[in-house]
Amino acid sequence: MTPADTPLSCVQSADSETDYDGLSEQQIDLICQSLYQNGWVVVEKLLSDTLVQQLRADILRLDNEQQFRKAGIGRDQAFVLRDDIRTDRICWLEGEAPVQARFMAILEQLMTVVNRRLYLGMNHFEAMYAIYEPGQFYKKHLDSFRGQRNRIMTLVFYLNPDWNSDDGGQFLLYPEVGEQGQNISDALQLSDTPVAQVEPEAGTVAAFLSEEFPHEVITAQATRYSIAVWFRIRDGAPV
Ligand SMILES: O=C(O)CCC(=O)C(=O)O
Ligand SMILES: [Fe+2]
Repeated sequence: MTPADTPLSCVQSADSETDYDGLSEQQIDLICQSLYQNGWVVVEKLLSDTLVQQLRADILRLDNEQQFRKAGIGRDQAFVLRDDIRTDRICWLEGEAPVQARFMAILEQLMTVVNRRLYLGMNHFEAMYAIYEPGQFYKKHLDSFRGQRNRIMTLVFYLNPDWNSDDGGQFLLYPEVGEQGQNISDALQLSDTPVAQVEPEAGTVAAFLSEEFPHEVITAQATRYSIAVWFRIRDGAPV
């Protein structure tokens, strides 16, 4: 897999049907093709306005109910708060609200097809709401370390209607690390020129191979809402 020859060459726009939640064959095709060729894809207007509005209402409700906690890095015992690396707050989706269940059905559909076409062996996903207040960021990082094969593909869905470029909070995707990804600090210092800069506009999704693409969220100047999803291989499952 090689990085895109031209920056943004795999940014796509796929008009979604307004009142049907599922993805069309055409939308799925273009996602699979770009992932296969480049390892990443950005699609605008993937989710319908209605679904985005309902997900946004759900994130606001959960925040109101104080269900969010400060994000850290690492899992379980290795979890640490690192204000120098990320400062957002997060809440995992459990699928308990009807809109979450509908969103998860789309993820299931996407995971199944991407798996079938790209032979990635993914069998499980986790999804997390994130809120970045003005001044908050997530520095350049990889979502999965090489060889661990726990997070295979990352998808980030944005929930911010009329996002302005002055609002900051852009998502930057850096070139694939390839073999150098064996060493994480080398990998993060590699190229400083992003292959994509994405406005976190409602309906847009960015997807990429978790082990391969360093990325970051630059400091937001307005409150920024998103959902990060990881397609995974469950521990112990055959690859
Ligand atoms: O919100 C984004 O644009 C990316 C978030 C991210 O990189 C993460 O949660 O790991
Ligand atoms: Fe990330």
